[in-house]
Amino acid sequence: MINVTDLRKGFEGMEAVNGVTVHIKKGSIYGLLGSNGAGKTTLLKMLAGIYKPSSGDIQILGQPVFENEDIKKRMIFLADSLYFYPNTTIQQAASFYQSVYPSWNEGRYQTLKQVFQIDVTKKIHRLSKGMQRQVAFWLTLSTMPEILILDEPLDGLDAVMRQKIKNLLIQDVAEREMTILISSHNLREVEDLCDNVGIMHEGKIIIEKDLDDLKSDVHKIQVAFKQGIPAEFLQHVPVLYKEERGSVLLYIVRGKESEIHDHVQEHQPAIFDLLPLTLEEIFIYEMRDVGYEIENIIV
Ligand SMILES: Nc1ncnc2c1ncn2[C@@H]1O[C@H](COP(=O)(O)OP(=O)(O)OP(=O)(O)O)[C@@H](O)[C@H]1O
Repeated sequence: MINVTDLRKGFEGMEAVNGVTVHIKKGSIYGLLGSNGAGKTTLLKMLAGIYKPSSGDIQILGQPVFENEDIKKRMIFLADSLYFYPNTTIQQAASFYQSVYPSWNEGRYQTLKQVFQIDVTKKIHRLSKGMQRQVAFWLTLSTMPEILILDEPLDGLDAVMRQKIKNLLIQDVAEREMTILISSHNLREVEDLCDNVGIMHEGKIIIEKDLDDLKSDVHKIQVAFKQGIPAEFLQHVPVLYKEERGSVLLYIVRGKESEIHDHVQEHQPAIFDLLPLTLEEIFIYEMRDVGYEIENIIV
């Protein structure tokens, strides 16, 4: 569905996107995470056909996207900052979308009135920031896109509206296999929406995995020994983080749960807990592993 190979984009002597390869399957929800300035928006803008790559290849629905009208009619990019023509009402914007997108579904637009409940004669630029975002989703979902590219999509929406929109997105994925690429700093949001995750740092994708695999690959261990830490403890296990809390040791380790469990048990600990991590914790420790220190994140 979306195939990106060795993609690069440079600005003024720096590589904002530096050799990215990503494959996104039809009907999946792919979460693009990363540090500030990692290159996420630049990557999304190339996928949306707004930026021309410096080099590399993008194939969407089997075609290149740049200056490709056919693909752009089947896909919508919702940017982090929205733009609407000044003085346009919701109804006028809907008519405009209807004229541009052949897949516009008037029935869906009318049905979604009950979800968004904003007077269609209102001028969009006079609405609040959150209401403008609701209008953007209302119009977007009425075009029945095959691919949806979202940059920080739920910013400014209240909790109830965020849940409603998430449900609508999941419904479109389940019912008609819409594909979603979503970039967000809100990892909890991504956690219950996405099935695949890619983490970007300094222009590169440093990890790309099925979210369930990612979660089953990193674990938190709390362990204590009666007579000090055994010499060979965790010697062959990749440790992402280690902390001593009195006599209890906290480790973040990578590997299969059963293997880690057996390894720790071999050393007969006095206390042993093996806990799953949230996506937020995985993100922080993986970023730390590539030199983006936790201290930098919270200071
Ligand atoms: N139009 C541009 N001209 C020059 N430099 C740019 C341009 N757009 C982005 N950059 C630079 O490219 C790098 C990546 O920016 P980008 O907006 O893609 O990051 P991001 O991952 O979306 O960041 P954030 O999470 O902070 O939104 C940054 O160093 C930024 O300054």
